[in-house]
Amino acid sequence: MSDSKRLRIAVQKKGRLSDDSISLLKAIGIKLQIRDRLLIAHSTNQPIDLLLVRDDDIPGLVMDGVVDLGFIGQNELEEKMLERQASGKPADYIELRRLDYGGCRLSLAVPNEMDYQGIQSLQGKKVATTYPYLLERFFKQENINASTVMLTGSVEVAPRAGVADAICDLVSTGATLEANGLQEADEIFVSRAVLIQRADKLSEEKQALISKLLPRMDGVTQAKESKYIMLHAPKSYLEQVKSLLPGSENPTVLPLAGNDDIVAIHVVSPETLFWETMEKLKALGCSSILVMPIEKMMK
Ligand SMILES: Nc1ncnc2c1ncn2[C@@H]1O[C@H](COP(=O)(O)OP(=O)(O)OP(=O)(O)O)[C@@H](O)[C@H]1O
Ligand SMILES: O=P(O)(O)OC[C@H]1O[C@H](OP(=O)(O)OP(=O)(O)O)[C@H](O)[C@@H]1O
Ligand SMILES: [Mg+2]
Repeated sequence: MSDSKRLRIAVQKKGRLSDDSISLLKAIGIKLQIRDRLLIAHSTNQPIDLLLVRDDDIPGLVMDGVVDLGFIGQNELEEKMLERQASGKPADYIELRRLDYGGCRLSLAVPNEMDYQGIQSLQGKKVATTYPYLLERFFKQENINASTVMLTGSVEVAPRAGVADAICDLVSTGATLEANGLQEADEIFVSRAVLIQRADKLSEEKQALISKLLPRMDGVTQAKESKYIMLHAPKSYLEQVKSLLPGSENPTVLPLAGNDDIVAIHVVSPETLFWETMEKLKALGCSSILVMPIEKMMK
């Protein structure tokens, strides 16, 4: 990391955010060769270096200006911000983009056999968590006098092990809670992955590179959410067909060789076409309905 002219981006080395973050960087045209045991990966076609670290370290690296950008879950970011504010360390950053992955929630959960009657049931109880600052902020807002037990892993087993009465941990499908005989009691923070930038001014070159990469990132996200739809439709039902297709105010309508009654319709839809809509189109006499993914998009 000797060349400070290169943009430094921190990414989780191994975990829930790694693959999506690295795929996004590759999708916006950054060529990377990531080798398993190395902490640093240099891009071969852009002045960019990746720092592959534990996600816990990413907020601090950005807030201390060690890296320029970081991909991080809002849960971890907010927790570290509160922790750093409490100890008087710099805690500023700029949020550049909210991303479409890493969606989860930080929730309180209690053993199935506990008679949970709302948050008051936790009065005077012990709660195990990896996020003590977020949890304590929540308890303060709710006027709950409970103690937090900090655990960096295996939080779900704390009640069974007699370490705590309840837990506060990340939930997505709820399968982990279920497997541990716990029920979700209250949601305290909703999170997804974000891209953040250090708060102090960057060089013009670095800022220009970021300004070039962000629209590409938006293009990738939009393309992921959009579909290219093609179908054959009876000319007489054109209006009804258009009203069924999401985002098709101005579709491309093309004649079909040798058939005056049918046209081909092409449309970029901001959402996928559901089976129900395809069945309605079919019922109107449409055929050859194709729904295709879009790789890149620039409006
Ligand atoms: N079940 C989930 N579904 C979706 N996103 C999740 C889920 N669990 C966690 N996340 C998000 O991914 C982030 C990283 O989760 P992961 O479990 O990989 O972290 P970790 O065990 O702390 O990894 P590290 O070794 O880097 O510290 C979380 O902080 C959260 O933002
Ligand atoms: O509600 P669920 O879909 O079950 O997801 C929740 C689990 O996912 C995360 O852990 P992960 O699986 O990433 O493993 P880790 O505990 O080793 O970080 C999180 O810490 C929960 O334990
Ligand atoms: Mg971590």
